[in-house]
Amino acid sequence: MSDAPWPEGVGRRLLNTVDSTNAEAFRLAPQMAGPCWILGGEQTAGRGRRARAWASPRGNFHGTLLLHPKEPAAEVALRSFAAALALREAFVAVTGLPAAFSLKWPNDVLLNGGKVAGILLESSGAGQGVAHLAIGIGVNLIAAPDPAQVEAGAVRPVSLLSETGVRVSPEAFLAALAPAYARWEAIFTSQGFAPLRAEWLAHAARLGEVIRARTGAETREGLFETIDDSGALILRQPGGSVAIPAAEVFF
Ligand SMILES: O=C(O)CCCC[C@@H]1SC[C@@H]2NC(=O)N[C@@H]21
Repeated sequence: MSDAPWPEGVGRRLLNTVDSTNAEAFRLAPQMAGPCWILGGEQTAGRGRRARAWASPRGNFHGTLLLHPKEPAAEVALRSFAAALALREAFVAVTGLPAAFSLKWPNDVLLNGGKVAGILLESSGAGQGVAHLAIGIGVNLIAAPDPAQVEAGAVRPVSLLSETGVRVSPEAFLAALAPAYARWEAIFTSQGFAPLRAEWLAHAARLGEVIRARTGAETREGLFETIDDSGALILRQPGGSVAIPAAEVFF
């Protein structure tokens, strides 16, 4: 378990039932001056990346960190790497199993190779600026969706409980996650993306292996070489290396 204290200046809202903690973050945003974690006991309309639904039963973790970032939009999005690193640290704190967790580009956390957590960044604001950022995090603490429900070829969903036997409440998980995120947020705002990139690469799944990246209708296969300083996936192909800013990755 984590014994790091709750981060100073960060609010916390616990809701029994909510449609989506990301949606709640945007409703709260106008009245919140500082960062705030919103935790939902269950979500009735949890949303995942690429407009997918996110199954959100009670006992799993559904939380959103609301931030008011100052950087341009492209830099703001790099916080998904801060969130992935914090998630990994929270998992290690509650299980003591560092080798079991890895990071899948762009922002999933894997446990024994299966997807145990996902991150959905959403923002509001006009033009170049981002007024509010919602870092939504879903963790399969006690239950994972039926593999039949996920797309063919996608990483199998797993739960923390089924893979490790460790049972953690959403509140206890947040107590580990919030300080870990605060530490990476401080590193990001003071030192930029470089330390996050280095740490992310140290835990990357399938680095140096052949992977497939699907962007819209096109799928490219190549060697997962690295990520660049904008967080893009660098894929080595016979014709040279290509930078892929956004894609769905398949192993
Ligand atoms: O598709 C993914 O991998 C990202 C899933 C993100 C789910 C979380 S649960 C908390 C927050 N609220 C939502 O509606 N979605 C995110």
